[in-house]
Amino acid sequence: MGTSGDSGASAAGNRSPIKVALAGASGYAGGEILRLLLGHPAYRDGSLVIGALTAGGNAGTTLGSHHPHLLPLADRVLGQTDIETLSGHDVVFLGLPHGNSAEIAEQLAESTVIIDCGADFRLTDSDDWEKYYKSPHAGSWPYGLPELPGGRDKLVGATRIAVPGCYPTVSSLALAPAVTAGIVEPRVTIVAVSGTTGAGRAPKADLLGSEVMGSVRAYGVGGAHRHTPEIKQNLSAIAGTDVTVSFTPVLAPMPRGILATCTAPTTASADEIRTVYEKAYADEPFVHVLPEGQLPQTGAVVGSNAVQIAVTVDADAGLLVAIAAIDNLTKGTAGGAVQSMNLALGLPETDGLSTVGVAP
Ligand SMILES: NC(=O)C1=CN([C@@H]2O[C@H](COP(=O)(O)OP(=O)(O)OC[C@H]3O[C@@H](n4cnc5c(N)ncnc54)[C@H](OP(=O)(O)O)[C@@H]3O)[C@@H](O)[C@H]2O)C=CC1
Ligand SMILES: CC(=O)N[C@@H](CCC(=O)OP(=O)(O)O)C(=O)O
Repeated sequence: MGTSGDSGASAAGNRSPIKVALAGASGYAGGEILRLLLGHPAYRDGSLVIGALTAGGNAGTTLGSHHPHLLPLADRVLGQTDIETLSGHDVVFLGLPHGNSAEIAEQLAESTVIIDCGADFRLTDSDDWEKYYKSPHAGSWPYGLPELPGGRDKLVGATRIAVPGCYPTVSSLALAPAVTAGIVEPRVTIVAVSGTTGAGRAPKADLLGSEVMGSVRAYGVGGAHRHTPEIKQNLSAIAGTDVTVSFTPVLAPMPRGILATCTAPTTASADEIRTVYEKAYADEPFVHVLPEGQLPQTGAVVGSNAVQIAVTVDADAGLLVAIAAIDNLTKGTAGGAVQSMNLALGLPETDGLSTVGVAP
């Protein structure tokens, strides 16, 4: 404990272990990546080691002072987020605020697998990027959502991966089967309720316990939220036509979880739609279409990489209703990142990831 290059056992066999670094280790996404890596079979058998852990202003402090739940790494001292500290690793996770990834990425070796939890390389359209992020576009990387049609192939062997935003993960997966099958009009409405860890750990007055507890509020309404173009990009690509997206995020007084309610005009029956969803996700290890009559809840997916989905039709309104729950920190960030790492490195995709939530 306390040295760089920790592993759960002595290195397996004669092969060099996979060396992983993490920038942004004091943050929520970083902490969750480490929690998952500590339970990963490759870490436990010594074939993956956890190398440099870095932060911004908190460089020089111990990991345990930020994440007391990560006991095996508690004594590790966080380094500076710079190329000297992050180079020499096989995999580098970036859990940094938007706009910090490109400068680091361009200095790391081409062969390093870089998995960016930020938004910097998610969007393909520079105009969209500039409109929503108000800065120059860094480019686009393979998108870390293997469950989208064709998504998995782009990640196998990839050395640059953009992990999706948490709202785009849950909303895209809730709507993808219907959009792919063409059984809804390309006009979707999403209202998604998120826990506060989605907003990161940096202190902000509107995230104080006193402001958040006992109150639920919408924000980023009227197409203003930066995840609108990301969801549109995902759904339009699989629809083969422009999909209009109305997205309203809602902040709820809970630490983790997102519940997204997604609707779109349809003339299909509930049975037809259920058949499409069950077929689309039959072989997906993390996406579960719930039995008829059962609805998703965030409490059932906390700490897991699962996506639980219920689909039905509001026949009176002529709308498909798809409701999905994820843990924003797991499938919505760190779980998606580890799943992407597994695919990139040729490890079993589900390694280190559970579908079993922590409840109640
Ligand atoms: N939270 C979530 O549910 C999701 C987050 N993401 C994305 O993941 C990334 C990390 O998010 P999250 O963990 O929530 O954010 P946090 O604010 O919790 O953590 C940010 C981390 O980045 C470090 N950092 C901040 N500024 C700098 C800097 N200028 N240079 C170096 N390090 C810096 C912080 O270090 P220090 O403690 O020293 O300030 C901290 O370790 C973001 O891009 C976010 O959008 C993506 C999907 C969902
Ligand atoms: C509750 C909350 O504030 N959530 C964040 C989204 C979290 C996420 O997915 O983040 P990135 O796109 O930033 O990576 C928000 O709405 O800005």
